[in-house]
Amino acid sequence: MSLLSITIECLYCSALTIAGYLILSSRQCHWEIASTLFVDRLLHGRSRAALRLCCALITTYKYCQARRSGAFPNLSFCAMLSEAPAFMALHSGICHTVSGTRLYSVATRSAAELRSSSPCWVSLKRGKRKTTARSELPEDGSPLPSLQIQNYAQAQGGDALASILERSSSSTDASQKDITPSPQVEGVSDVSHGPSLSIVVVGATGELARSKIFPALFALFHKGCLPKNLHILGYSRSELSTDDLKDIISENLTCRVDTQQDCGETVKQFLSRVFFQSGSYESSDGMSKLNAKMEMLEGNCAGNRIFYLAVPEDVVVNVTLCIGKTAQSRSGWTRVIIAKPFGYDGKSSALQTKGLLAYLNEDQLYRIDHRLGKDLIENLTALRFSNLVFEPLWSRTYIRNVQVVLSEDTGIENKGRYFDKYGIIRDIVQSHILQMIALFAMEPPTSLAGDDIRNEKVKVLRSMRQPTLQDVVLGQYKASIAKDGKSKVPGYLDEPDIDADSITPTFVAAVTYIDNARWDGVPFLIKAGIGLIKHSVEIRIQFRDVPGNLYRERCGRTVLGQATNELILQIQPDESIILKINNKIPGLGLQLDSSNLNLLYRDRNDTDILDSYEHLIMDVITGDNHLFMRSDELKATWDLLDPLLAEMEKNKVAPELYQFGGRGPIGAYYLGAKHGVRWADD
Ligand SMILES: NC(=O)C1=CN([C@@H]2O[C@H](COP(=O)(O)OP(=O)(O)OC[C@H]3O[C@@H](n4cnc5c(N)ncnc54)[C@H](OP(=O)(O)O)[C@@H]3O)[C@@H](O)[C@H]2O)C=CC1
Ligand SMILES: O=C1O[C@H](COP(=O)(O)O)[C@@H](O)[C@H](O)[C@H]1O
Repeated sequence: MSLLSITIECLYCSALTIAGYLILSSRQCHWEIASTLFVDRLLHGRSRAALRLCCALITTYKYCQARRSGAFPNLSFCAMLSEAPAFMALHSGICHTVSGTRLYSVATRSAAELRSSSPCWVSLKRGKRKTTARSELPEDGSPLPSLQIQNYAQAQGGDALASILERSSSSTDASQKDITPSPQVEGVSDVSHGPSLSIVVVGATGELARSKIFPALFALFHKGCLPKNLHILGYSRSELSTDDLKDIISENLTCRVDTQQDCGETVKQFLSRVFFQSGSYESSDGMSKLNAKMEMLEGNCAGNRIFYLAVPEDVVVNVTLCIGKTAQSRSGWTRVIIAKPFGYDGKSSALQTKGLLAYLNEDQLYRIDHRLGKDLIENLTALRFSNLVFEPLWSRTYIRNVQVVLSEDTGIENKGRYFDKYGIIRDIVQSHILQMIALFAMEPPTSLAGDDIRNEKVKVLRSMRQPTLQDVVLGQYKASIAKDGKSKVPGYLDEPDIDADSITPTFVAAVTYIDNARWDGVPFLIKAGIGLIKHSVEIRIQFRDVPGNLYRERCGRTVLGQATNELILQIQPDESIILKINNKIPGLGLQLDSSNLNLLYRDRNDTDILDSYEHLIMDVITGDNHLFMRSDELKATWDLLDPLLAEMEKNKVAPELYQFGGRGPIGAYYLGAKHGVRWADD
């Protein structure tokens, strides 16, 4: 080729690349794709390639035009694509660089948008490698279209695979030596099983990771809920090897899924997918290494990534920065799970949110409160909106009061430092209890889509009345005699890491109202405490008395509220729905008594119910975010609680002391009575 023709080629390519870039950027494709094409063109410049490139760009252009006009090109588009060298399979949202091993996803489209496109195969050929991409779009438009990429390079022999591995490992650090991939489980993704999923547990050495997250991941793995192409990565500052992490994990893995079964083999398979990367939470160095490791594991598959931030609150934003800058997937989605607490007050929470949203989009954020992963919480909406008998009763017309109770029979155990800073209101009320109330009291959402539900929840939170000091009773458990009547139980102030003069409440009872048309005047009672008589989490709905009840003289109980119907949604200890009804005592006479219609989950369903962490991790994988607080919801909760917390701090309100293992401060009963309510959980 003469110098002149090379120059013309270069100019031609530059023009195409710029045009390509402009077009691609309108679809948020990566600049690198365009530049790779340019380099490609230079290295392999032949007029046929130029023709193909041109064809592909025209295809892209037509595609973008069609998108802008709202009409998605169907088969004709696929047909056009298969004519081109198909440097990207745009119909599935995936862009391929033909010469590289990477796969870039723009992943911006929703399944619904693409549903009209029938499954379409695009063959990409270059030299020995041939990749086939197929998009399968769920009929119902659910958020996770599964993309299957079959890499014929693997089928055609080890050379392509080897070169991928070689390339990846040469670009990574020594610590990656503990990755010894074998096509079956480790290392390179098994591309025949769709996009890979990497779940990174940041803070992998911590209590939450060890005792909850890894066991939940194992249970999901054991049940076959996780994609075949799975990698579990631990990340933390501690200098561990992958084997060290595997030891930590296996200490806590139990075969809770089926106690009769020997889980040994599954544990082995699970651990073979585990990797570790150490690094700081403040700089991107470690995160870049982690990113390289994930890229290697993902191979040429689309790679989806979940980062579970199991680290103290004060490093969350920095970690997110590092992820945002260096470790987001470029070929799939990236989602970040943030553990409680979500701030100390409105101000700090707003700062955290601002920091998170600087690097991630709202829909990438999953603020997790594991207690919302209980099946019954999910069932709250099912119960209301799929049974004719409940929804008509769900308002001030028939409901006298609602009680939301979370009571624990344990003390603070080893969480002294955390608990003393946050206390029961921030720990339990701000997220868990307010979310339960919001789900309970919301208007019917327009659909079950996460944002439709979150839109309704936020309205409830904004309609709630801010509680004042007069509406709450604070308590703290004191040193007591244990149930055996002999041994002593330490009081809160005797626990490790607690200041001797701490006034942090371990108990709160409060009353609030939802000032909207549905709930006007209905007291919502909240009770949350530790060191109490029993372990229970429930919502109790007390109905009004039957007007002009013919049996009023014959009800066994006459005390305020005791003869009313009551619906109990019991979340712990056993998930169960109980309806209290009045019925006749068998035999002669017409005396009535209250009986329970009890739907106990474990009796009714013999299938294993997902543990709450398992449930919520699956929600993150499927992109269902309705149980995770959106930023505006979070703000609404702090707007509600900030004045009370500020008042408590300003007045240094001393909590009422109560017996460990008792029913909590007596003040809670007076508070109930003040609002015409008898606590029903005793
Ligand atoms: N434990 C639980 O059941 C629950 C915990 N949470 C929340 O999840 C988060 C993690 O919980 P948990 O695992 O119990 O916490 P840990 O105190 O065990 O911390 C987790 C990891 O973070 C790193 N770390 C600890 N202290 C610091 C620090 N000051 N600065 C930077 N890194 C630190 C450590 O890893 P390394 O030094 O190796 O980097 C540690 O292993 C917390 O925010 C907690 O409130 C929420 C719900 C339940
Ligand atoms: O969210 C929290 O959960 C832990 C433990 O919950 P459990 O469901 O395992 O009992 C609780 O101790 C902690 O205070 C709270 O923040």
